Amino acid sequence: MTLTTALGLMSGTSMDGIDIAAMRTDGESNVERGPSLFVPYDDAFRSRIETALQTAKAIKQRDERPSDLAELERDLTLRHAEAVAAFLANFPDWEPDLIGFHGQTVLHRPAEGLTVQLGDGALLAQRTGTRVVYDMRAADMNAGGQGAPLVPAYHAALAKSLSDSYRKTPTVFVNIGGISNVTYVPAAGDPVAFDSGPGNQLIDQWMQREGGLAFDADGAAAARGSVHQSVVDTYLQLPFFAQLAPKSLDRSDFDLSAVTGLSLNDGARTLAALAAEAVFAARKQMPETPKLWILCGGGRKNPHIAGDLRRLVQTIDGEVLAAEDVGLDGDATEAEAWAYLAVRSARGLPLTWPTTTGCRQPTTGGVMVQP
Ligand SMILES: Nc1ncnc2c1ncn2[C@@H]1O[C@H](COP(=O)(O)OP(=O)(O)OP(=O)(O)O)[C@@H](O)[C@H]1O
Ligand SMILES: CC(=O)N[C@H]1[C@@H]2OC[C@@H](O2)[C@@H](O)[C@@H]1O[C@H](C)C(=O)O
Repeated sequence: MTLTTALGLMSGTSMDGIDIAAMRTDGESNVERGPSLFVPYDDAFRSRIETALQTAKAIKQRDERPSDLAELERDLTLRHAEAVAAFLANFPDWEPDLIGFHGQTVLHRPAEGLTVQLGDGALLAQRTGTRVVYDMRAADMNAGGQGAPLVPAYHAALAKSLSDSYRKTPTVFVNIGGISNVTYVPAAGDPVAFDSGPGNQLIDQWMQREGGLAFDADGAAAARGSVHQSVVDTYLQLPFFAQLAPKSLDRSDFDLSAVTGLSLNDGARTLAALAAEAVFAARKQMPETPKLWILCGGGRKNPHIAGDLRRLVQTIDGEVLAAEDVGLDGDATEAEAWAYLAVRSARGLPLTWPTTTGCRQPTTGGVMVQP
């Protein structure tokens, strides 16, 4: 099977910018990871996306673009085209055959079968001169799935590619982004996956509101604070945590009400503890207790989230490693996943399974547009 060179573009729930990663893959077990690049959004653009999250609440049909959402979608797509150009200026050997384009989720209501990502695939194809696969969540929802998470297909391929010393089963991949999701990879059979709770999103909102900072860099504020366990427990008692998988989250599903009133530092520390406990709680919905937990996503760089999770996992004789410890790039995993999924989509392979999103049968997805 010949390998396809693909770029993956991810603008995640943290709304901090565009992650780009390259790979050559057959969309199955053959994965050659390439370079990656992060292109941050400026504050003004980020706040346009934040406003869009409110505007998008009025959407009833996924192609509606009320108010200035159409303009934002165009600008966001053009920023992605510029990011691809910047990437290829840096890495000219990675001219792609195909681009996997996530876009920006502005609304996700799986109970209503509604998920909306801003991103104009045709415009991106035209600007980059490359085939684009986008809108990868809709087909899963049409097949009765949550429309998220989609990264598990790639996590499963990565788990199988680990060197022997790290190949432990079961392994769980943990993505600590704005929202966290987990992928349990058994020795044989389909991955089991679901969104596990708030990751950095509440910490970021807290730091912005209480400290005027974008996020708690290296957990500096949390280092001066202490955990208010009663607040953590208040969050963990929310119905989401008792709900059985498959399940997925929208950014608006959690808010700061339970932490309001704490000092800046105590709030940052408490929300880091929550991020770790939410991931740890996910083990209750896995077929067996995982042996190895591999951390991806920006939250692995918050030493309190990683440290708390490590302590919790030790109590069940498991091991926590960062993606880098096993030879992966934890900042690029989601963008890599979108490259991998685009190739699977082009080949008509499933992106999701009943065990990852609750779709009725293994389901492919994505819309391909030619330049
Ligand atoms: N050095 C750091 N210290 C602490 N936190 C960090 C650090 N670097 C990144 N983060 C956190 O990681 C976040 C970005 O993570 P990531 O890029 O994985 O999210 P995302 O892909 O947007 O989210 P999602 O996976 O939910 O779509 C930042 O908003 C910040 O909270
Ligand atoms: C609807 C949506 O965009 N969901 C994101 C979000 O961010 C993390 C988590 O919630 C996950 O379900 C998903 O993203 C990853 C990339 C996924 O689909 O696997």
